[in-house]
Amino acid sequence: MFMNASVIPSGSDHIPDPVALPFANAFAELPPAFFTRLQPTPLPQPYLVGISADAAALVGIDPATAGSESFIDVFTGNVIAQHSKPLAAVYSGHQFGVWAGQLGDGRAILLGDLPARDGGRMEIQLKGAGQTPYSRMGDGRAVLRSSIREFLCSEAMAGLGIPTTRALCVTGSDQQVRRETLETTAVVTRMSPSFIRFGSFEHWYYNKRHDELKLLADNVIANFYPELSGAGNPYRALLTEVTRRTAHLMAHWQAVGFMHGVMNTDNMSILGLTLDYGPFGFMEAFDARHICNHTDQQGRYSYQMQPRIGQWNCFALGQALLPLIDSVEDTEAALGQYEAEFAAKNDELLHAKLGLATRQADDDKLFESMFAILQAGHVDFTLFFRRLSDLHAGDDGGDEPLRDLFIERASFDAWAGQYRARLRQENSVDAARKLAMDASNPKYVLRNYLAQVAIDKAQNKDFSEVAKLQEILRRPFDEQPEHDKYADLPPDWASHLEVSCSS
Ligand SMILES: Nc1ncnc2c1ncn2[C@@H]1O[C@H](COP(=O)(O)OP(=O)(O)OP(=O)(O)O)[C@@H](O)[C@H]1O
Ligand SMILES: [Mg+2]
Repeated sequence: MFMNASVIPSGSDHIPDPVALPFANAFAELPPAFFTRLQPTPLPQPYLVGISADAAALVGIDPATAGSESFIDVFTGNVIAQHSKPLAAVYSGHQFGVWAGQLGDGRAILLGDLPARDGGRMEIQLKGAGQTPYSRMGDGRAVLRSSIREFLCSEAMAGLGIPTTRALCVTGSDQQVRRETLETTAVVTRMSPSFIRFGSFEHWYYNKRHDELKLLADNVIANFYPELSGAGNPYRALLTEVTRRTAHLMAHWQAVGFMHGVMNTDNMSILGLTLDYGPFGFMEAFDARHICNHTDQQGRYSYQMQPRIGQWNCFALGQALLPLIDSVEDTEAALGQYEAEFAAKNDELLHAKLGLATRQADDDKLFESMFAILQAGHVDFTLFFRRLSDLHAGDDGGDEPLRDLFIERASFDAWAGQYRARLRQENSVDAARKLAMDASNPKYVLRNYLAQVAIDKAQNKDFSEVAKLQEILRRPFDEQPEHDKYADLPPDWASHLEVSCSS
């Protein structure tokens, strides 16, 4: 099934054989204490499960080379590219609110970074590429199930316009590992300008190694926030910017009903990207207390908690940066803007979701009463917002499919009345407002059951559903009428699906 390792003509648009890719490694400019150089453990007889042409384009890789033996070898870690010197990084973190001590890349291996289309660089990291000194009790592997979920959701989030790490491809193997049951293994080839986490900073802070802490902060500022290097206190500026990005990321998650599931500080990106797709989920029947991670019995990472936990995590980062910022007041000031930044972004996104271009005094009340009827009726989050754009402002037309989502019609009618009255203050034309709203409210999200169907097929070596979902989810705001059923309510069997940390 493999094509010959194809050599695409070199030039600005094409990169030759993956073995010759111009890997460098900005992270490895840090001293050896930050990482361990090592080789990935080869994945036995790997096969390509999925590839993202969009992600490939970010680093100028021609997806036509994707089926080649050379591509699979390099991007599963079975062959080390000429210029790549792989490594695993150390980090620590707070897990479920408790200091967990040293963690680190226990199954992720960084191949290096490549020049990116946007003029920056993209790190290429293999998740599930074998044991490292940071594996603790783990086997260093990832299973096909969780790897497909990470692959699909990374690319789906990019389609939604939400900051995220990317996934170039996922490769599988018949090799088995034990989780709750025996499962086959896989590697997700991830891409991000950096995989540095809040926990990377906490690591040096809690080990009282402030020299290393400073080196890490300087590396991050130089490589990813060069505009902050001239600030009076660049570390305070860094905390300010990361806090702002994190607050905005939380608002984006809330706006599409995305639940991360494991918001430990070791899963918080220093670039404000969504990082580590484990037991995530998209809100279906609305319940603000919904917990997507079956392992999270206390609901620390429930939907309604995410903005507060994002803030808690920024405080953990602030604590770690305190020796560099060298002022409690400055640290508090940097962190202090979290709530206002979250509120402003949340407000902006909610207005867009409801097709409101202006701000009115009672808008918060309208949002509150909307979430109250969604909660009371456990209404499907994605369908509600998508259908909302059909409502006419002037009469009671266009609300049938939307109204059908509610068992309690009277409460919907009461709210729809308020919403229509509010729309009439806008002077917007129904058709134009619908277009704008449909660009904010996705028709398609990665519902758990959709991922599960693709996984079940892939476990039988049929990867067509992975490709199909990926194709639909890269354009989640487009109607795509031929795929209407992918926007439907989940089937009854899906109510039994549970997603845990096991991956
Ligand atoms: N199968 C495994 N083998 C070795 N280490 C593991 C394994 N699963 C998880 N770990 C390690 O446990 C810690 C917490 O795991 P967590 O699930 O947050 O991360 P992850 O999903 O492995 O990776 P990432 O955060 O890079 O996406 C990390 O140090 C991780 O490397
Ligand atoms: Mg993690």
